[in-house]
Amino acid sequence: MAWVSEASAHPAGPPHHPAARPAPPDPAALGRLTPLAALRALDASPRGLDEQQAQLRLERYGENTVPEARPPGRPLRFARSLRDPFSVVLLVLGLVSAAVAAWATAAVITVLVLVSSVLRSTGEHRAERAAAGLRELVAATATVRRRPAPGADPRVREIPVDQLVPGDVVLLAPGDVVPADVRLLRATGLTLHQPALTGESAPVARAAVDDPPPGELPQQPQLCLQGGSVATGSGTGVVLATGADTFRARQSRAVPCRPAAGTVFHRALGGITWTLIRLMLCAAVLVLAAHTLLRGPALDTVPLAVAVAVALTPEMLPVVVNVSLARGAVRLARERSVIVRRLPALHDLGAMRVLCTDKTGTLTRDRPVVHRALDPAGRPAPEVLRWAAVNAHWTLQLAELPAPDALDEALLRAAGPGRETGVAAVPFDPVRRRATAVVREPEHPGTHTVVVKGAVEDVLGCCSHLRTAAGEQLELDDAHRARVLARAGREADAGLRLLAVAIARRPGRAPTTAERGLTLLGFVALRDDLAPGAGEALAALARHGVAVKVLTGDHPATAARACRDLGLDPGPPDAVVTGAQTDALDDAELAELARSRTVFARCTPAHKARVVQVLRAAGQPTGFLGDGVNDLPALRAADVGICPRGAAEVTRAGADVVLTGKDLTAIDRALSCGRETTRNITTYLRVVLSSNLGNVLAMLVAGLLLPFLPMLPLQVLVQNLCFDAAQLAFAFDRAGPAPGGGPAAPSRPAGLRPRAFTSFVLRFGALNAAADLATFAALGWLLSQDSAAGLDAHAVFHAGWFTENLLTQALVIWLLRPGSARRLPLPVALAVAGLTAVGLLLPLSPLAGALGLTATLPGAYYPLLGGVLALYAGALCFTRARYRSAISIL
Ligand SMILES: Nc1ncnc2c1ncn2[C@@H]1O[C@H](COP(=O)(O)OP(=O)(O)OP(=O)(O)O)[C@@H](O)[C@H]1O
Repeated sequence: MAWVSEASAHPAGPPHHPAARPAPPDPAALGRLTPLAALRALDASPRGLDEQQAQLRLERYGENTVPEARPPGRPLRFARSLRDPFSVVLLVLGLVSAAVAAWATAAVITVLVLVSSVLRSTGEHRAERAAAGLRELVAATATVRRRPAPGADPRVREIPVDQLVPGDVVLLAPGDVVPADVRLLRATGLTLHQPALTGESAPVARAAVDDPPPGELPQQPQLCLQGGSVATGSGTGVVLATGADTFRARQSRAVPCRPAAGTVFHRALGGITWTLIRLMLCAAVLVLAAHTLLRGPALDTVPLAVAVAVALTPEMLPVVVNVSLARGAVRLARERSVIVRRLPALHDLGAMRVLCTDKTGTLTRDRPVVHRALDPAGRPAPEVLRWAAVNAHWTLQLAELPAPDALDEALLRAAGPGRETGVAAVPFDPVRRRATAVVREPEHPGTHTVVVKGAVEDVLGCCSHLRTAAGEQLELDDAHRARVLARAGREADAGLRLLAVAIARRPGRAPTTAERGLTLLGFVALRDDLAPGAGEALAALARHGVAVKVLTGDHPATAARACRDLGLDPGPPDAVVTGAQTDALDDAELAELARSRTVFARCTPAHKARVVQVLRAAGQPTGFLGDGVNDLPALRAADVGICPRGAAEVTRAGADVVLTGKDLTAIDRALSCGRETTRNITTYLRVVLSSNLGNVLAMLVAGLLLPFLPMLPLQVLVQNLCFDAAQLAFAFDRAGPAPGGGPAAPSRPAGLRPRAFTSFVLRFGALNAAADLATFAALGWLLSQDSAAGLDAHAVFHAGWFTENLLTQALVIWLLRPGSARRLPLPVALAVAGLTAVGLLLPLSPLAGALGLTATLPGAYYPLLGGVLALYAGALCFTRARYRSAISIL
């Protein structure tokens, strides 16, 4: 009985209504059937479904949407933001205040937590929507075989992945993400990466076996499960299950991705968060201890200690981080054709110190053109090209690859397939670095011919003889080998890509793909132009302090020549490191070598990933830029994985950043945007922390000198609320050109660095405390004058300090942000004006009484305050000028 049939595809209710959705096919049971039985059960055919059938099934089973974890709704997001370390600490402080009946303090803390959580969850929701929108721009497709009408011939075409239905026949090729759960009908040399399904990082072999062994579904060799990706080879299979019915959806496993806590961004943010939490708890204990020592234990110091701790908390940090990253990503997509698929990658991009890149398809166009064909002695030999084309044609046909790779395409353009008939093939893969076809030649009945083409060293390793131009067959001794390699080196020195071609005629009916005892025929040399903008992009990266390393599977001399042509110095010929050389080194030795060398050639995917890993482990934030399937492991190993437009689908799916523009210079612009975003976040942190630390220091000193609380807890918290609102402006800040016409974004890698922060915050915090203490002195002097008689000294002191605090905060926002202090962007100008207005007017407003402030400050206070502020502004400008470089790279 067919498990899927169009007769039953018209249930009584509306076809797409969930209640009418029939029981989905069970991939576990279907997958164990033979190919024929599976096709029959699915009412499908190897010729593919017709379009009408496919449409009915789409209505019946719904879209094949990738079952990623549904984004949480607003209430859940809100609840999660309460779990943020800052919110937890604030809530605990609120409880402490409530326990000592400091209700006003507890209420303000609750408002603070609620406001920051609402802002954070809304910001996250928007950021998630922006990121989802960006991901859709790089949506994936699948290659299917379908018939336009029931009797028509099948056609192979690309369809959006979400349109795939059970029974569809899909073609899989290197670089494809497996789009649904598929039962193989045929496969050639097929291996899959499926770490999310089995946890194994090495590719696993797949074949269209009739009688599968028992075992878990991900281990079954005849199944390609959704979420895997094709490493090598090709296959054709029938879709067993789509969307929510796939194995992965049933298991609710997430897509493989870098663990969030492991990225540069999360490490830095985590470090800063915990440093700050320690700092605020210490400050609270210090205030409590100082006041208890001076005045004996008193419950009313608890709210003050709590308020001090709250004041030190940058509770808007998650809000500023989310909004800055989301805005940066949207701007990059709109203005620069760069899609950021994982928002924190924007920070990691700005922090990147080393960019590893592959060569072919990234620095070069990967549109090779056959330049010439040579025999082993370097004489023209058109026959070599013909055999290379035979190999390309039959590997393509027999392995059922949906499209030839660029080298095969170039060979097929340059020479026709010939009169041979193919019988078996092993397609190219980047570890073996060769492709093999077995053909029958009409003029040699009773034999079959093995034709191998690939990287020179690898093909030579399979050869025992070479053929001269005169058709002579010579044994390949060491001297010949050395001469052949030297000839290949000379061709590669000219920047040409090389394929060696070898054949062997074997008697007997049964074909074998064994690559031994071959005869080397010669080489095909291909020219591959440099990618547009690649030279400029590399120069810009160097200017911005990013070291570039080229990791390629190609010949060392071809790679070195391409680098020279791009203006990147590869060093002397022996400075190019080969993958095989890296095998002999331990991680520390390789890290040392990787630091000083620029080009790594003849790298397998695993070699590329290892170089990236050791650089990261040595403390260098490392990016990887690559376009091919062989780049995927390195892309995943890097802090930030980048791919150019035209990259293989699986590479796009695994990349954090996709360059959709036509040239590579977009990477430099993305880098600048990443640095600018990081700078906004760090500006927020340093402004908040330096002024808050200054306030706390001043409060400690004043607490020791004054017989009353220098500022009431409620006043501290209200001030904090005003600061928070103003500091949100940093999420919307754009620095613009630096004074003197410098670049808007930092010219060196910019990251969140806890150490640099500490020194900055201490320096500017001390300045802020000095301004506060000068204000205390002024207030103390004014209150000691006769004219101040009758004034409420406490309220005057509190109001004077309240005003000064908000005004110094406005000054810090104005003067400590990077970029010109003369031209403020609107959000920053509004924040500065708002703080100034609240600082001057709140003590005069009806709210003043409720906050314990007074409207009647001595008239002489304002000129004195003006003097303090002028001195403070001067000191800020002076210190900022001295530490300009520290400011720009923080
Ligand atoms: N289709 C193919 N058939 C046979 N040999 C190939 C084929 N494609 C590439 N090769 C050989 O294998 C070598 C390595 O190829 P691989 O795809 O790993 O790297 P690449 O494309 O040269 O460089 P990059 O790593 O920069 O993308 C090539 O230099 C070439 O000699």
